[in-house]
Amino acid sequence: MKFPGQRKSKHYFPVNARDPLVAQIQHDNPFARTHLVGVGQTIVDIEARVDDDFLNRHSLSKGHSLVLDEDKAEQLYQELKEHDLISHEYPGDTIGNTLHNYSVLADDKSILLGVMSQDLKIGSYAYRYLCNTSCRMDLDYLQPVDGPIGRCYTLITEDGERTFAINEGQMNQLRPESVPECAFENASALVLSSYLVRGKVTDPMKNAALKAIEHAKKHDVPVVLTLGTKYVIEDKKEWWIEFLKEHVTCVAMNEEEAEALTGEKDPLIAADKALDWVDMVLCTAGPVGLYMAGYTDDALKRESTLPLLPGHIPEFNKYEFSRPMMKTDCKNPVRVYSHIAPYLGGPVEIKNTNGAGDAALSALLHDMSANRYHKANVPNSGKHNGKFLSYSSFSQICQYSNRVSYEVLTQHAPRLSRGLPEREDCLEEAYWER
Ligand SMILES: Nc1ncnc2c1ncn2[C@@H]1O[C@H](COP(=O)(O)OP(=O)(O)OP(=O)(O)O)[C@@H](O)[C@H]1O
Ligand SMILES: O=c1[nH]cnc2c1ncn2[C@@H]1O[C@H](CO)[C@@H](O)[C@H]1O
Repeated sequence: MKFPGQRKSKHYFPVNARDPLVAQIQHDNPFARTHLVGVGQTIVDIEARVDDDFLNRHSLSKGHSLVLDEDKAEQLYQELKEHDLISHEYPGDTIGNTLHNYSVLADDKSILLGVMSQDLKIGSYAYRYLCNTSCRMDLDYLQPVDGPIGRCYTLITEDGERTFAINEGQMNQLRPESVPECAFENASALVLSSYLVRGKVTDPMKNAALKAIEHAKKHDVPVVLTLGTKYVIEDKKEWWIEFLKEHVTCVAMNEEEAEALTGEKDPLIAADKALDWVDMVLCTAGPVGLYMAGYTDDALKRESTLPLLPGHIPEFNKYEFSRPMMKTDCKNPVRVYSHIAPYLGGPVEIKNTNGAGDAALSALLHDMSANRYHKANVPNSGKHNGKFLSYSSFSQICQYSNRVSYEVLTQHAPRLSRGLPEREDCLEEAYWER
């Protein structure tokens, strides 16, 4: 496990073989390991630049992710091919992207639960998916299926907006019995997306996701949910609120999804409202940067030394140097919020915003894993004087998440093609310099 803040000494991960005391512990007890587990829909993103007319002709609503009937999907594909509009093909799926990025950042294991074509032809979409996925991602538990994986036509219009049209193939055929309990032992988190429950009633995927939640709860693994697009939420807002209350520790969303869920346009107020249902919130807001919200115990809260920010909650970032805890683990829970503007003000040239939100979430998950890893290996450390959800503070996680999103914005693919520079300047120092 690489530590999230390893790039400079202040947050250098203290589980280090060079320290003789740690080396001795390591000799007696080999390091306990952890990993991230996710339930995904194996999909390849097929990216094309189209005009509004194209979207209208195929009855697609802009910004939405829509599942098409097989014949309609085929028609759309033929038109893209005929006019030579396809520019890139990448492995996709919001969960696949998150697990891949996690494995690249942490240089450590993630487990993908999903489907894979059993008769794999070289050059097929399934083949492309496997070839371009981190070798740290454990694909051994994938359920073989007879047929293709999903394809996600990622249609980019001139205004930069992206619309997803899905040919689902076999992506929703994961069965609950293909979700093994052993994948959850020592896992640092289970990550799911709201897309998993929008298949046909006969699809087994929803029950597979519920099975994963059942295993996660049994093994005390936090459940993290990322909210697809706003349309998936709008359709059944009350259902999602109950789902969050019952199952979810941390919700990740962008400001549109946050509004669909809470009715609040302001991401800070929306994040605050979501804290009525979950313990921790990551809310990305495009060019405005991102927000985090959560709980910490009153006795463990830490004041920020950064400028206090105005907002609908005045000086909302006052305790952003605190570390997140589950509400039930706090004697006197206090709500904590943090915000960060885009790293370096955003890239000079944005190549593609697709996957920027997934990237932010993978950084948060990396920090949560680092905490579990550290706690398992150095349980008496002062870092664990409370039952924290992450290794770093709200403020530090915001910076890290934004830094990782920035990396995705500067490249074409939705997944990180490489890790962050090893010897990067301290984020706090580098943040506003270009
Ligand atoms: N136009 C932009 N300028 C600067 N930074 C941006 C811009 N768009 C996105 N970002 C950065 O990327 C992060 C995530 O972006 P965004 O809110 O667009 O995610 P998203 O809509 O969930 O993306 P996706 O669903 O494609 O993964 C933001 O918090 C911000 O740091
Ligand atoms: O229905 C879906 N299920 C799973 N992933 C999806 C779906 N629609 C779009 N994306 C994925 O979202 C990523 C960007 O966040 C894209 O890479 C795309 O593959």
